[in-house]
Amino acid sequence: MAQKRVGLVGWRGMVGSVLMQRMQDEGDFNQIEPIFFTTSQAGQAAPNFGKEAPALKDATDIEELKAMDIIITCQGGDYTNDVYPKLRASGWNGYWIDAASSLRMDDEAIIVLDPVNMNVIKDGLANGVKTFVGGNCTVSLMLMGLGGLFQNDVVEWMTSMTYQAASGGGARHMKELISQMGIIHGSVADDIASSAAILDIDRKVAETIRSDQMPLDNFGAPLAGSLIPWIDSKLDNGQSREEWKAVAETNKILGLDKNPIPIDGTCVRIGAMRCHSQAFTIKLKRDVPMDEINAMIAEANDWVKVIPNERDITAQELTPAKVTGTLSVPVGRLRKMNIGNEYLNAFSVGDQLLWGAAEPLRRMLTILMDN
Ligand SMILES: NC(=O)C1=CN([C@@H]2O[C@H](COP(=O)(O)OP(=O)(O)OC[C@H]3O[C@@H](n4cnc5c(N)ncnc54)[C@H](OP(=O)(O)O)[C@@H]3O)[C@@H](O)[C@H]2O)C=CC1
Ligand SMILES: N[C@@H](CC(=O)OP(=O)(O)O)C(=O)O
Repeated sequence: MAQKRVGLVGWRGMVGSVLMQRMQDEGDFNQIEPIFFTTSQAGQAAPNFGKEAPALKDATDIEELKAMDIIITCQGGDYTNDVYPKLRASGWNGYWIDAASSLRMDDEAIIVLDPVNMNVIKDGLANGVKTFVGGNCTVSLMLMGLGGLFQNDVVEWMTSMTYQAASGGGARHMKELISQMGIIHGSVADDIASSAAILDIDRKVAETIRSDQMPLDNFGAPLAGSLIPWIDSKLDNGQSREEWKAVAETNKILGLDKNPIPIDGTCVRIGAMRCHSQAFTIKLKRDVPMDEINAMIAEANDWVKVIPNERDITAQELTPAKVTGTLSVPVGRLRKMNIGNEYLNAFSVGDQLLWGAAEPLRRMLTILMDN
């Protein structure tokens, strides 16, 4: 049988590069006929991820895109908004798999996170759904960590306070964070070497952070040595869009749109590279014993890992430093809060470029291969 023609758009961007790496690692290119598209380099040689492919095609050429059975794009929302309606209007009925948020809340689209919502995906496929979108990174990582609590229907409401990495803004943001760190260190390197008084060092650091030496083009404010308690645009109710996604996308992924679970919180950018962390307050529907909670969380999927609520193992295992570049989603700091036995505290960490972006898309492609 002929292999499916899969159009790859956005493959050289940050999310796309992680996706290509994962597809190579898992041998996915053996299952498909890859055709690479570009918005800026049409005609140049295609990359070779272990499989020959024709020269790069123009990612805005509807006729070329129409020849694909499946298109997977990590190019971004502007591209999706421009090309997707034209492509569907042209009569194309192939599968569209997208990393961008543009189509997530459309009725015709399913947000994919198969370890959590395989039933929703399977129902959608059976009903002819052709558009599949990866979820917001904090939402996907939260559900990979706490999915067992939702599966067991013990969550009444939840708040999530996030600690989001620079990579959520893109490659330039990651570079800016590192530059800021370097400038701060450079401003006091000699003082540290000469064992200067700490308050003198601290004063110089604060002056540097506030100075115009700091590159701010991408974040608009210092991140190194600081934080930014706002991500994405403002909504009328005072939430940031990132905060709104938690309730909107979680309930859509779980298929709970008619009876949504209330979720809210504050999304904060911190100086981690590519792992998003989150602190949760979870109001349980009943006083579930801790051993049952641990089991619900641990048994939900192959990637979640319960970390005992002990200081040393938490500092080793429940950190961006440990988790970055892996598919592991540790969940720890699990304890009943002293405000009541129905209030659960939890903390999770996950790589926002893997389960937060590329991996759900890659897995959706493999589901289509097996379909
Ligand atoms: N960053 C994130 O954490 C997440 C992002 N997303 C979605 O994915 C989209 C893409 O994000 P991201 O991967 O960060 O975007 P990037 O900016 O890294 O890449 C987007 C595109 O920029 C073009 N480009 C121009 N110059 C370069 C260069 N020097 N190196 C690589 N690519 C270049 C490429 O397109 P071309 O080859 O056509 O020139 C590339 O596909 C986002 O807009 C968002 O919708 C989703 C989840 C998380
Ligand atoms: N907004 C996320 C990254 C992202 O791209 O999210 P979304 O896929 O929902 O646009 C962050 O900044 O950390």
